[in-house]
Amino acid sequence: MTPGARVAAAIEILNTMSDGLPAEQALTRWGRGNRFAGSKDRAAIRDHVFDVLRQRRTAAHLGGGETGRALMIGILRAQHADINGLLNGVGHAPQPLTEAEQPLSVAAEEAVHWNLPDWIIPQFKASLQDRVEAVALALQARAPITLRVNMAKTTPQAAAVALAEQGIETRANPLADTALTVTAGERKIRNSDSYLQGMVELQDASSQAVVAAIPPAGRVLDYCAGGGGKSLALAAGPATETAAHDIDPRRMQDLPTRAARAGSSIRQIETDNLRNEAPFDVVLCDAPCSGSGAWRRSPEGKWTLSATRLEELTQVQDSILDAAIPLTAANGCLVYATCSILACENEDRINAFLQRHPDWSVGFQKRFDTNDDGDGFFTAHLRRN
Ligand SMILES: C[S@@+](CC[C@H](N)C(=O)[O-])C[C@H]1O[C@@H](n2cnc3c(N)ncnc32)[C@H](O)[C@@H]1O
Repeated sequence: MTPGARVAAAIEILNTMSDGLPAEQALTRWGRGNRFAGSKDRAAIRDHVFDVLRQRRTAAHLGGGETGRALMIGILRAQHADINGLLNGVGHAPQPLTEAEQPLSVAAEEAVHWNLPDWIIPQFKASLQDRVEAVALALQARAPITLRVNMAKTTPQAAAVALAEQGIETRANPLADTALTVTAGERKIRNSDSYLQGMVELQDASSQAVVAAIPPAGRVLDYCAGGGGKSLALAAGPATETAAHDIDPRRMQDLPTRAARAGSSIRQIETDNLRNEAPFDVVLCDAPCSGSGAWRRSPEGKWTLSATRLEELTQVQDSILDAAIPLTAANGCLVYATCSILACENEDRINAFLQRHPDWSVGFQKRFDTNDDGDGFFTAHLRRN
């Protein structure tokens, strides 16, 4: 038998085993039906079958299936064998590989390993450079649960002790002084006294760091407040007076309850009243974005985002920044933030803003990669020259 014919025989035997027939019986049955095969042929065929059985998961993965043919292709791939020489369709050899059976390209292997859609990989590489693998893998893990200590009511040390007494273990988080990462007891948080009495709020550490980077200010507007996570952090941190706005006010419906729990006063402003209330010392624009820095929390976003939607988002981001200009005091600070790790939503937006408005310049600017401590984020502080 040719080497290819031996592979064909192994495929046939593996197929007969798919109904649960033990290997020895399958080999014997094949031998009885193919008496022309010599002892060397039988030994080689047996080796193929047992090689597959020893590494079945690898073979199925590399061969793309559980059929005898897929398993043999997979094991030959694992062994770096000459697959095209063995599966050449000559004589009794198996037919050559189909298009679908061709190995994944290096780029496709990368996309599988990183669990990212093909189209976004160039943007990930350009935005993250040598950190792309670490971030892509971090986006596949569960997100940490992080608390923000309400400095208006307690200290991180006191909060950690109180939480531990309620069965919630935490560790300090290097991204923000206010951040405690929960290491055990996360299910107890929402019913704990610490939470119900407003000592702690749930908030990602990078979000906290974005707010902590804002210098102490008087009147602050959270222009894209959403659920108000950053409004609450502003009120407990750099702001002396906090106002919240969202183009969709329903998103802020829980904010009064959350603010009451925190003991904070946050005024909501409707879009039509913004100009009357301006100027603000700080206008925070936590803009709608791809959410790519937090895809481990909402993993669907990774698969539903399209290049067209991403382009639309960048236009919304530009228009939000432009709309914030007249709301920002002459010597005030316009703070841009996204939970995206893509340069097109971050540095590129800041550069485009500076081109449209040469009388402004950027000061503090920071990127946060998605990691064990926090979500991917970006922030930049803009001021008039
Ligand atoms: C990233 S979310 C804000 C998250 C929030 N800051 C937090 O920390 O929980 C972006 C918000 O921007 C709002 N938004 C979208 N377009 C807007 C616009 N043109 N003006 C103001 N808010 C807008 C959305 O309704 C959404 O709630």
